Amino acid sequence: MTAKILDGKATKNAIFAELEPRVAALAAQGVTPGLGTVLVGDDPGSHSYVRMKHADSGKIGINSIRRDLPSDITQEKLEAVIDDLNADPACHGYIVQLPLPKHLDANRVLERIDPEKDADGLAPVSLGRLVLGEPGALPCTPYGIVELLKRHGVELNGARVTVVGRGITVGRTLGLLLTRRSENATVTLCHTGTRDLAAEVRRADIVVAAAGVPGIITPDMVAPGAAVLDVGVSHVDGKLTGDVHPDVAEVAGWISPNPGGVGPMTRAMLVSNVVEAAERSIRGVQGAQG
Ligand SMILES: Nc1nc2c(c(=O)[nH]1)N[C@@H](CN(C=O)c1ccc(C(=O)N[C@@H](CCC(=O)O)C(=O)O)cc1)CN2
Repeated sequence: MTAKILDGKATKNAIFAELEPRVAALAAQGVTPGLGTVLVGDDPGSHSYVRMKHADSGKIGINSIRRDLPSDITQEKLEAVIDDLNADPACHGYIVQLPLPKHLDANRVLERIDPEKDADGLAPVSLGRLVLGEPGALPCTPYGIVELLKRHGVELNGARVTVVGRGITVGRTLGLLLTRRSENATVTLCHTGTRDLAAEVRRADIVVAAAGVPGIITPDMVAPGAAVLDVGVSHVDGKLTGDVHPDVAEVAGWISPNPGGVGPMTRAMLVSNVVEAAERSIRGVQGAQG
């Protein structure tokens, strides 16, 4: 068996084609959505992700607002930048690129983001809304994974999903999305304390690998026909290397390439969150006008 491809690039393009008329409708009402990014330091990976986010946004007519800050910035100065973006009417949604340098308290920064402008869905209020089942911005990578699976016809209702990795940007929040009634999957969240990872992966219809350990998911661990998504980002000999061993493609039913799978979907859902925030801002003004 050779797995079918969960094509993140093509799916991102399809999502952009759906967003374009919504951006045009906003323009007709005098609103250009604005995406803000806060980037601290000079990590090449973070710089590249932020560059791609703005390039994507520009393609569908979203304005870019960049705040690139030195790695030795103080917590107070960083929080002042957050306050500025909260107050800037041209910025409809923004993100703080993670990770932040160690001397900064990321949770305090995320807490300060106006929840109505939280384009990443990672601020505590957004996470609380997700837990409570209330509407709000969804975290981009889990949101992208769910869209990628649904748009390729992979059944989530009743599926057994094993997620490897409990970080907030992927694993933990993906568990919250997939166990909503609308997705209705059964999720096992694995981490470094998991006793028998192979057994947990083997019983899954869908495997999401977000451990950051190159090749940790090997073909013998995967049930024939399972969908396998690779979210791992490591660099081995200067080459991007995922968590899924290449031979898994011989066993799986579906596989997401890496690059070209979940990464582009993360960017697509960020743009989608910004368009939603801009639409909400108009409804807010219209509501206030009666
Ligand atoms: N504030 C946030 N920080 C981080 C998040 C996040 O969702 N919000 N997630 C990751 C990184 N990330 C988003 O910022 C991200 C990762 C990968 C890609 C991507 O498109 N990757 C390409 C490959 C790029 C390459 O060749 O290096 C792909 O997979 O095809 C986009 C965004 C951590 N930080």
